[in-house]
Amino acid sequence: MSADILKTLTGPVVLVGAGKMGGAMLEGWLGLGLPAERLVVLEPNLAENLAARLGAAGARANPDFADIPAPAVIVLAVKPQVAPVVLATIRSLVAPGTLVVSIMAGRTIDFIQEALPNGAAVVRTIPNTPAAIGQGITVAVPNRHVEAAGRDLAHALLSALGSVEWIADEALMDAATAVSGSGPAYVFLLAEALAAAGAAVGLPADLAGRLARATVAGSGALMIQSGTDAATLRENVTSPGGTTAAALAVLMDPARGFGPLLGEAVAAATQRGRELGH
Ligand SMILES: NC(=O)C1=CN([C@@H]2O[C@H](COP(=O)(O)OP(=O)(O)OC[C@H]3O[C@@H](n4cnc5c(N)ncnc54)[C@H](O)[C@@H]3O)[C@@H](O)[C@H]2O)C=CC1
Ligand SMILES: O=C(O)[C@@H]1CCC=N1
Repeated sequence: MSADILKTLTGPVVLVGAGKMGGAMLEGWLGLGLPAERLVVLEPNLAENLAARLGAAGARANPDFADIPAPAVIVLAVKPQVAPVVLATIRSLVAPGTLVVSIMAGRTIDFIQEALPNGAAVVRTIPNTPAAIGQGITVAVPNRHVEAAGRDLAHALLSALGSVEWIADEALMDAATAVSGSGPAYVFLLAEALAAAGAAVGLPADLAGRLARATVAGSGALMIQSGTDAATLRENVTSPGGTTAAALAVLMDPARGFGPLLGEAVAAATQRGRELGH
């Protein structure tokens, strides 16, 4: 699907919330060729450097609503907890034909569309933080008012963050959030825990930190570049009776290894996503 659609928009792209994820989207869109004059950012705590960057590019930050023409898209990148207030505020901006894209964890399509004019086209998504370097993955689900053109537009905007997976069943969103939305935190925790474990067996802490960081980063890059499945890559490291096998006997313990522990963690995240939806 082509990003050219971003260069031919008739209305603005309004980004509501330019924090970690919203900021990453902005950079990605400008990189994909979205004309900056099509960009409107609504952000009460706009960082000085971002304000300067937007100003230099020709984008508008926090204009009066009366000065915003009918948006092609409104992207909601605020915390789920402020959704009720934010939706009430931006409701008047939603014109016929405006597509609303949400990246809020947990907030359901029903919740969002109830706060918007009847018939609003809504795409609910969940990205992840590797989006900041264009290597994220976003899961997206449309409501029944989203037509092919709206889906193409959402796809082009989300492609700035990395790859996009469309699903038809919104019930899968909380589980997807628990796997790919929150998942980078699990991987970073792995790097932290590996560094601490290295220090515990006698490595200087700074060296252990560098070894752990490079190991997690290199393994991720190998997985992407080789295209080989994770189980085969793991087996490639594991000599029979060797050091890795000794570690994996602990990590793959069916009762207290990674599998059951991560299972519990992902179930907890899925449940929290459900709670955030209400
Ligand atoms: N950080 C992550 O890994 C992921 C976050 N998300 C979702 O992305 C959304 C944003 O998360 P982050 O970027 O991490 O949070 P953040 O706190 O960095 O950004 C939220 C931004 O919203 C702004 N904001 C607050 N009230 C506002 C209002 N009334 N109007 C406009 N802007 C307002 C805040 O000033 C802040 O800059 C959340 O809903 C979260 O569930 C989804 C996937 C991954
Ligand atoms: O922790 C959260 O709620 C958000 C959603 C996925 C990643 N961060």
